Amino acid sequence: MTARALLRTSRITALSSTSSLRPFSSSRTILLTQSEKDIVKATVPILESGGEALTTHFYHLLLGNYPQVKPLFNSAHQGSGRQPRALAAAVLAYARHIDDLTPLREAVTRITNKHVALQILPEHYPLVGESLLRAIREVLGKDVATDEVVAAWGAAYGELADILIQAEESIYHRLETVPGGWRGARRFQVADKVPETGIMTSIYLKPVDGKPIIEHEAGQYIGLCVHANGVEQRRNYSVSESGNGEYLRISVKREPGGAVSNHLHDHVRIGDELDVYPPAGEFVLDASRANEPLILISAGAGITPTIPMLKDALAAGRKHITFIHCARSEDVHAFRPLTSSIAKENPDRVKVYTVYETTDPHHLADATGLLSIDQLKSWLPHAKKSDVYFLGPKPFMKGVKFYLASMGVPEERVHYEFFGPAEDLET
Ligand SMILES: NC(=O)C1=CN([C@@H]2O[C@H](COP(=O)(O)OP(=O)(O)OC[C@H]3O[C@@H](n4cnc5c(N)ncnc54)[C@H](O)[C@@H]3O)[C@@H](O)[C@H]2O)C=CC1
Repeated sequence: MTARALLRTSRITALSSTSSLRPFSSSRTILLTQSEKDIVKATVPILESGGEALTTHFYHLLLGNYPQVKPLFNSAHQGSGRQPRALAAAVLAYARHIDDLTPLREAVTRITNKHVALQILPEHYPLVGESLLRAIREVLGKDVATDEVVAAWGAAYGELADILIQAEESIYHRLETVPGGWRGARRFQVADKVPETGIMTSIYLKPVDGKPIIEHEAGQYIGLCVHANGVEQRRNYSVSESGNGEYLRISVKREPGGAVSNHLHDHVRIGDELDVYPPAGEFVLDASRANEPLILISAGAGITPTIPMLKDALAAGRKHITFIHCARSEDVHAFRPLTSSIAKENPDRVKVYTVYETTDPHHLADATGLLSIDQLKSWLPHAKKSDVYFLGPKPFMKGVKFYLASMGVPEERVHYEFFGPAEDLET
C-alpha cells in the first residue's frame, strides 16, 4: 500500500487516560477528533521556538530509560544536534499538517525506508511515545502542557505511529516474500575489502547461506549491524554495486571519530560475518522519466549511490546523462577511473564533470573551488527538462537545491537523499 493510501486509511492508537503517560495502553479505531487536532495545531508556535529543546530532552529520556534502542541511533548525530533538529522539524511539520497529512507523504516514505533499513519495529514506538509525552510535560511545564494538551499529543503521536508501523510492515512483508528477500538480519560474510581512496574502502558482502540476494534498485541502501568496541550499532550504507544477486558492495568513508566507519576500516576483516538488513530507500531513478535527460550531482561520500544509478541508467539505454562530482581533491575522489572510462566509452551519452576544492594544478578538474551556479548553468543548459538527483554534505545540498530552483528546474524533477537524519534544506 502506498504511503498516500496509508495516510488516508490510518487509524489511531491513543492515550487511554489524560493523566497516563502510557500512550499505547489501548487501541482505538476512530480518527483523531477535531478538538485534538486543534490542540495540536495550537502548539505550533511553541514548537517553532522550542521544538529543539523538547526533542533534545526527549532523546535524553529515551536513550536514558531505554538503552535497548541506543543501537538504532547514531550517537554522533545526537552530539551534533542533527537528530534532535530533524525530529523537531518532523514534529512541527506533523502538527502543521494535522488536518491533511497528504503533503507529508514524501517525508513519510523517506522515514519508513530509513526505519526499515534499521529494523525499527512496532515495539519501539511505545518507548518513543512515552518519552515524547514525558518530554512535553517536563519541557513545556504544567501551565502549557496541561492534561488536555498531553492527551491530544498522545493521540496524535498514536496516529503517526500507526501510519509508520503499517507502512513499515508492508515493506517488511514485501522484502520477505520476493525472491532473494529476507526479514530481519541475514548473515553476510566480508568477501573482500578494496580501498578506493585513502579515506574510502569498499566492502564486498556475500550471504553466508549462499542463496541469491533480492533484486533492488540503484540508489538504495542496506542496514548494517556491527559491534564496535563491544557496543551494538546500526547504520545505513548505500549499495555502491550489486553483484548480480551474488554480493553487495558498500563503500565506506572513514569519518573522523565515526565509531562504525572506523570499526569497518580498522577491525572488520575478510572472512568476518556481519548482520545485514535488506535494501530499502526511495532515492532511486524515476522510471517514468527514462526518456528524459538525467543529471547526477554528488559531493564527497555522496558519490556512492550515484555510481550504480549511472550504470543502471546506461544499461537501461538512457541517452543523455550528466554526472557531476565535487571532491576536496583528486586524492579523495573515489571511482574516478570508473567514471572517466564510462565517459570515454559513451561520448555521445555521458558527460562527466569534476570540481575540486583544491586549486593545486596537479589535480585535474573541470573547475576548482566550490560548485557554483555559473558552472551548473553552463554544464546543464537542459536542466529544466531533466531529472536531477543530488547528494552530498548538507551545505553542498542547500546550495544545489537553491541553484536548481533559481535555474527554473521544477521541484518534482529534483530528488535528494540524506545520510542520517533528514534535515531542512531551506533554512
Ligand atoms: N546526503 C547526505 O546526507 C550526505 C551527508 N554526508 C555527510 O557530510 C559530511 C561530509 O561529507 P564528506 O564526504 O566528507 O564531504 P567533504 O567534506 O569531503 O566535502 C565534499 C565536497 O562537498 C562540497 N562542499 C562541502 N561544503 C560545501 C559548501 N558549503 N558549499 C558547496 N559545496 C560544499 C565541496 O565540493 C567538497 O569538496 C559527512 O559527515 C557525511 O556523513 C556526506 C554525503 C552525503
